Amino acid sequence: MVLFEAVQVGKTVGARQVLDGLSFTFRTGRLYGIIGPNGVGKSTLLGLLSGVDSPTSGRLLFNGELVQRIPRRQLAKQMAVLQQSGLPPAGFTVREAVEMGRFPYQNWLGDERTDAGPIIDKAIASMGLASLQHRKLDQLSGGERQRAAFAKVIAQETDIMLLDEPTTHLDIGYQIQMLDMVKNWQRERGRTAIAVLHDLNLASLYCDELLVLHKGRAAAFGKPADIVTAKLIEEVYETKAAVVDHPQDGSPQILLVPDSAGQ
Ligand SMILES: Nc1ncnc2c1ncn2[C@@H]1O[C@H](COP(=O)(O)OP(=O)(O)OP(=O)(O)O)[C@@H](O)[C@H]1O
Repeated sequence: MVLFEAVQVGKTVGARQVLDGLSFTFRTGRLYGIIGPNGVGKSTLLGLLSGVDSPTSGRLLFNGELVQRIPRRQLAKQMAVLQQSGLPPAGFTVREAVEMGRFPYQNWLGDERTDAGPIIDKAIASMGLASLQHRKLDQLSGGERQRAAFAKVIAQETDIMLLDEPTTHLDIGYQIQMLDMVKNWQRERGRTAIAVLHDLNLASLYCDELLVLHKGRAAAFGKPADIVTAKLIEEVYETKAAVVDHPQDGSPQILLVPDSAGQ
């Protein structure tokens, strides 16, 4: 089923035309990666998809409706956004942070019609945080904080998750742990995840399809094995690369080739 449809989307930020005639379709039940060089407009696009911002030209449809016409609270019941700093200030406990994932279901007093307790318990348990739930966020390790942020998003009970550079500042162990969590969450019920990723190798390993942004448009869009080539990397990132197959699953993996190599 078509979830998002972008038709000739343009977005001006400040004086710059960041996106310019961008068209693509995202379907349900997949993990998408949005990739491209610094400043190309990846976060800008995520802002449009989440409804935080509107296109300056073209159309962006969510389930056939213009995203900017859908009330924010309604969108928040359908999509969760995992930001790089997705947790409240350090004074809160893990459980309090996870409870904040319920905001789309609460009235202005912060009350919810149904008892969210079991939903919070389940989200905390699914991330293995039960024994840490009363601990303050600033007393957690990086990996535990990351799991707490993910539990908050799980508690939001959406079928779509948007993630902005979820692996930045994580070591390789935590990077894999993070993307495994995303993949499992996505696969579990045929949900949809859309992640801005900088690491092309991780993107190729985990994503069903990649949208490669370049000069305001899609330079390529499709399965990693079909689109990730040395030519594409050179064109988009202006750097030399060799592409090899991953020994385990055959996904394209990039080896960088410095200009000084072999000299
Ligand atoms: N508030 C702003 N005012 C003016 N220009 C902005 C503003 N926010 C972002 N930009 C510009 O918009 C462009 C796109 O930014 P965006 O953050 O979407 O890129 P990105 O691909 O996510 O970058 P990165 O990989 O560095 O995170 C950049 O050129 C940036 O400088």
